[in-house]
Amino acid sequence: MMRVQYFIDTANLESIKKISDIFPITGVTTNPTIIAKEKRDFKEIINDIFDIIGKDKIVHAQAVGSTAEIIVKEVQLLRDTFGENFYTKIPVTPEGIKAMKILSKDGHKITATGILSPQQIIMAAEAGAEYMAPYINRSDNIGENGIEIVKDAYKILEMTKKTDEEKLARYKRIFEPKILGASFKNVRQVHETILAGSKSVTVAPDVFEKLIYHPYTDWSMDTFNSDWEKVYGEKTLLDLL
Ligand SMILES: O=C[C@H](O)COP(=O)(O)O
Repeated sequence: MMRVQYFIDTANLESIKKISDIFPITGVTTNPTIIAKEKRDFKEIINDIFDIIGKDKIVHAQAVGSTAEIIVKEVQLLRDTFGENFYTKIPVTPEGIKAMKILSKDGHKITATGILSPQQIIMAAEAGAEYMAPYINRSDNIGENGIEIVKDAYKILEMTKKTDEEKLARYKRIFEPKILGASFKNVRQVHETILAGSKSVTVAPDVFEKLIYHPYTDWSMDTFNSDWEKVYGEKTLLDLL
């Protein structure tokens, strides 16, 4: 049965603590802008994130080299530094795709990023990326349709699924390619992205907290609490059983 993977899209440690304490998250994603906001040592930021969420969870950060050669070296260094649960985000530029192709042959864990079209998703998946991150809100903002990118790419990914043998031969590891919906400004975008076939989403803290918010839920709980208190006062079930 499919499970949705929720990532937190921030490098702010307070936000990561708050969200990961409450929600069942798979990991944290960052990008160069998100990291630069913290104005701290890069290595410390990533280690601090792992300390909060646990080394069994996933952290993503982006390669910043502009050639495939430098990106490949960055990814090798990142894996040596942060271990198996670190995924490098690589942009879907020609140099980025070239780097993905080289790195996936060595079993590296890659997330393709900067995605604004279905073909970028398919190409990155063929090059061996495990996660492909389309920017839903950035697409909507220029009058296109982020959800349609996910729908089209998901259809093609389903049609071109590879066997475990094919994956091992090409990428040296077995994984399911996943569309990682990113760049959300509201809950509807997140929901429609998942409905369109995205098995994972990365959501900034402000939108993350709203995923389960409903004013009528709060009103219902307030009513239950006040009705209960009229008869049982401050007692909880711990006092009554
Ligand atoms: O790394 C990708 C981010 O999810 C982009 O999000 P943003 O459009 O809210 O900056």
